Amino acid sequence: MATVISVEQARQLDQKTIEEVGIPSLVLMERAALAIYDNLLADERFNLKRVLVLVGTGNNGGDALAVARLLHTHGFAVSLLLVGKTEHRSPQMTKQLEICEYYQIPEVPLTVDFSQYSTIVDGLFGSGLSRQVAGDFAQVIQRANASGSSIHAIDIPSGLNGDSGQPLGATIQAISTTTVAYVKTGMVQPGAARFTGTILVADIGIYLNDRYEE
Ligand SMILES: NC(=O)C1=CN([C@@H]2O[C@H](COP(=O)(O)OP(=O)(O)OC[C@H]3O[C@@H](n4cnc5c(N)ncnc54)[C@H](O)[C@@H]3O)[C@@H](O)[C@H]2O)[C@@H](O)CC1
Ligand SMILES: [K+]
Repeated sequence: MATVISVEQARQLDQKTIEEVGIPSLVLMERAALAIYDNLLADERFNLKRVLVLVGTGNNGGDALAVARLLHTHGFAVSLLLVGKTEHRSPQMTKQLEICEYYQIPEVPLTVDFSQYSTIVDGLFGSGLSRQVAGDFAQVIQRANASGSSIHAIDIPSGLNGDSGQPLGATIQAISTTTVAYVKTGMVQPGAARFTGTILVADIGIYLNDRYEE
């Protein structure tokens, strides 16, 4: 059985890998994005004709922007929907957004018609979800779920409590989730599969015991 960790362990492992081991945050993000990109291409349930990428303010949003850039540079039609306040953006998310701006990846407003997209990539929240989902975030999640598009979640479906497996308000219903490093406890609780869909684990160089183990 796959190793399962708590959200706090995930945060600590990210921090340890960056600060003690010394792998830069943007390198981890690039590895996560490459794994997500490969998973999207490998699953025929995802039609990548028109892709909408939902981008939050944290590093989950940074992963999403890196995925958007990989799709764009490989010829797929990608649009970005940025949700949340500019002043909340993390440094890595800001850097990834600058790269997307270099490539002129289009941004769309909150009012966009979601049903025109064949695939939606969810990068609103991952292990940083800290409270009930409300406002624009809740509205975007509800509209994504209702769009009929196939949704792929990054790390944890946005809105799902990664420890309890309970929705914290509006929660993304993905057909698959690429989770970073290890599966989070909540994702394998009864009822969580409705939100996670198929779970794929991305090895990005973050290890519990300083070694890769299944
Ligand atoms: N470089 C790194 O540190 C790595 C980060 N990773 C990714 O980064 C994620 C964690 O990133 P973060 O710690 O930045 O956290 P998140 O990106 O999950 O979210 C944090 C942001 O969301 C806000 N927020 C939390 N709950 C909210 C709510 N209910 N309503 C509105 N805003 C809310 C916070 O204030 C913060 O701005 C992981 O899930 C993973 O996807 C991975 O790429 C691994 C490496
Ligand atoms: K997510």
